[in-house]
Amino acid sequence: MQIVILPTAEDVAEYGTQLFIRQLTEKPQSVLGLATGSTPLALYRLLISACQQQEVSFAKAKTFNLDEYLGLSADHPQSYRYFMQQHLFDAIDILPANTAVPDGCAADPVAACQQFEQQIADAGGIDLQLLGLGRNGHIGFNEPSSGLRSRTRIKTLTPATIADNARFFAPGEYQPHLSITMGIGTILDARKVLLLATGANKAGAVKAMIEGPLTASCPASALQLHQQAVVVLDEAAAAELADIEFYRHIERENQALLKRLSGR
Ligand SMILES: N[C@@H]1[C@@H](O)[C@H](O)[C@@H](COP(=O)(O)O)O[C@@H]1O
Repeated sequence: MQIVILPTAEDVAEYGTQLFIRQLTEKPQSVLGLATGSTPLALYRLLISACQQQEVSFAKAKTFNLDEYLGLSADHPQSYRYFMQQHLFDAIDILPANTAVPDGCAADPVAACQQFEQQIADAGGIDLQLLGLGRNGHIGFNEPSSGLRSRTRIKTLTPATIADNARFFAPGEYQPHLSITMGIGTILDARKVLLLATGANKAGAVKAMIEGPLTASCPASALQLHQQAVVVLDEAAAAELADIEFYRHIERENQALLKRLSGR
């Protein structure tokens, strides 16, 4: 796990944006795994402006989103499909047919989960998967106790996650308690994983993910098994890490090595 600690949330978004731009420059037909929530919003804004300035193109890319609320249709303002259209897809040059978000209104949601896995496989697998982090350590909607090798399936949300996401729903509005989410195994199959976490309210989950044991109680700790996982944190999210100075030291060494290798 590469741990990058940066001063602010803006720096985190900028760092993530550069990784996406590099990925798409090296492989324009990349398969990208995308996330919702407030954390990736700044990154999406930067990608939109990079696309508008023709620094990057999504014309050949394909995307797969992590998750969707079960029972919300694509045109529901709280659905993750709606979120993605509003905050990214409608403003970049991606082909609508190349964007996949699990179908929250599928007639047969169990079959839809299997089809989603098949679609990812048919696309050649995910090259770069973006993740946020729930306060309880969830990734996608893989709540604590999720199987560490799970695949795309229906998951029940914890009361804590429902409460955290209630801010997006109007008072009294129906808020789903079920979701369709890529599994932890699906996420671990991505060739590269980029997890962003910002703000003091993520510090406990960040500590459990990086320094806690590998455990289904903290689904994000499964990233300890990944060969190319990059975790990018702002100072507030990194604040509870016991070995923070060591992680800063490794990253300085990484950067120095990269400079030497590139002959700069
Ligand atoms: N399913 C999403 C996750 O993919 C996201 O990472 C998490 C954190 O959201 P935020 O970035 O708003 O803190 O929220 C939701 O539960």
